[in-house]
Amino acid sequence: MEVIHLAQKSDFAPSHIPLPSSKSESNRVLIIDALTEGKNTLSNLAEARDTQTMISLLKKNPPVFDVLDAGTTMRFLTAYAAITNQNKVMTGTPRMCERPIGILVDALRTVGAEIHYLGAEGYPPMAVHGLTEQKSHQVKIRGDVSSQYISAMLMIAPLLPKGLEIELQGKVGSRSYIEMTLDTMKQFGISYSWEGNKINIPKQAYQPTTFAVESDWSGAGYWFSLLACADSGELFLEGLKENSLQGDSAVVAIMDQLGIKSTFQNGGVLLQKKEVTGLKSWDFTHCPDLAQTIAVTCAILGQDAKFTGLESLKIKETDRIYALQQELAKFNADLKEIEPEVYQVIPSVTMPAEVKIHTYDDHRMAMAFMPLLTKTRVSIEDPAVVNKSYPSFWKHCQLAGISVLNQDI
Ligand SMILES: O=C(O)C1=C[C@@H](OP(=O)(O)O)[C@@H](O)[C@H](O)C1
Ligand SMILES: C=C(OP(=O)(O)O)C(=O)O
Repeated sequence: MEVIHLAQKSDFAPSHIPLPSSKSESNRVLIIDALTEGKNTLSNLAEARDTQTMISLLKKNPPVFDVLDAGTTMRFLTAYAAITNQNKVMTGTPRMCERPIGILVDALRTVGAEIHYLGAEGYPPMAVHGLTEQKSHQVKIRGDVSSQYISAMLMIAPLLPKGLEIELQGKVGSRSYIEMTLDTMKQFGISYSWEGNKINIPKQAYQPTTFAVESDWSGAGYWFSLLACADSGELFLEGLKENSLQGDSAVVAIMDQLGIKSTFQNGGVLLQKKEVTGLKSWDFTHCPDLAQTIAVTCAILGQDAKFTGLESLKIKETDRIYALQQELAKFNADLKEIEPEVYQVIPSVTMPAEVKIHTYDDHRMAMAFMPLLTKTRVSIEDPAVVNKSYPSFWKHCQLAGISVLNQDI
């Protein structure tokens, strides 16, 4: 297995990090663009493999939509294939075929789509046979498994002859991603109402527009973490907006408690070190992709912390709770479940001279553990795993002055 070696370093001269574009925003505008027959002007689309897979599948339109390990690509294209009345086999990596999709399939079947499972019930692969007649204009979708099912239904809703009312049931996780979907749709001329637990979208046409995708706040988190763990330095993250559609911009407030001052200026955000303050207790229900970043930061910084809202982590690219526990243990830290669904970060007290991180086919495992280089020598297995969301990650490490060895970049 290929491994990347990161030399120990704790002082960082001021540098600029360009950042990738958001794959979440990109994959939404690509679906909307496909539904408006490509009359839009889209810019700054992500280099992320998840987005490039979406672009290639929409362009080549093969009979089998193999999304690899991209959750949004799987969920959004399943709804897209149904509303555009196409026969498609939806599949992906072995892990993708373990990630549930039954809630979306049930919602699509309720509105009239014909979908068959080709393997286990409730999981890809499936055969989508399209949607010829709308059977219902109302669906109930539970909100505690993945918001991507809701986003997928929302984006096709304006094209349904009778429109759609979605009733969200139970706890709603990743709510910021639902808001991102609706906000994006609004920018393409869609009107909707969201009252209580009901979202209503009348039948209407998407209006062609010009849309520039923002820089990725989830990717930005790794740089906040690096500086928080470093002894000194300053980083400028390019292209980030203060009022972002992305819920992971919550990293600013979290990192403010972990010793990072953020100043928005000149098309980006300046990160500077300040003292660590406040009680460390965070709920990741609406920003689950930040959990690994913050857990590793606390473990490295010696900060005890309480984490809740981690329920969805077990069904992402890997079981992220298990993966974190295994890798934190390598430097004597832990993410311990102290009561059901409440976790405590047990920070590291002794640091080995070298730590080798296994990445579990999960881009966020590779990137979240990078800041460990501020305390010890780190090797990271399967470095190309970052391509899912942030292909230029190791190049950007070099821009920050990190010595990256044994990798063709
Ligand atoms: O809609 C999106 O773009 C995403 C929603 C979240 O997933 P869940 O809704 O499954 O938590 C997030 O973890 C994922 O990286 C991207
Ligand atoms: C969970 C993620 O992505 P997805 O669900 O789209 O595969 C992620 O990028 O962390």
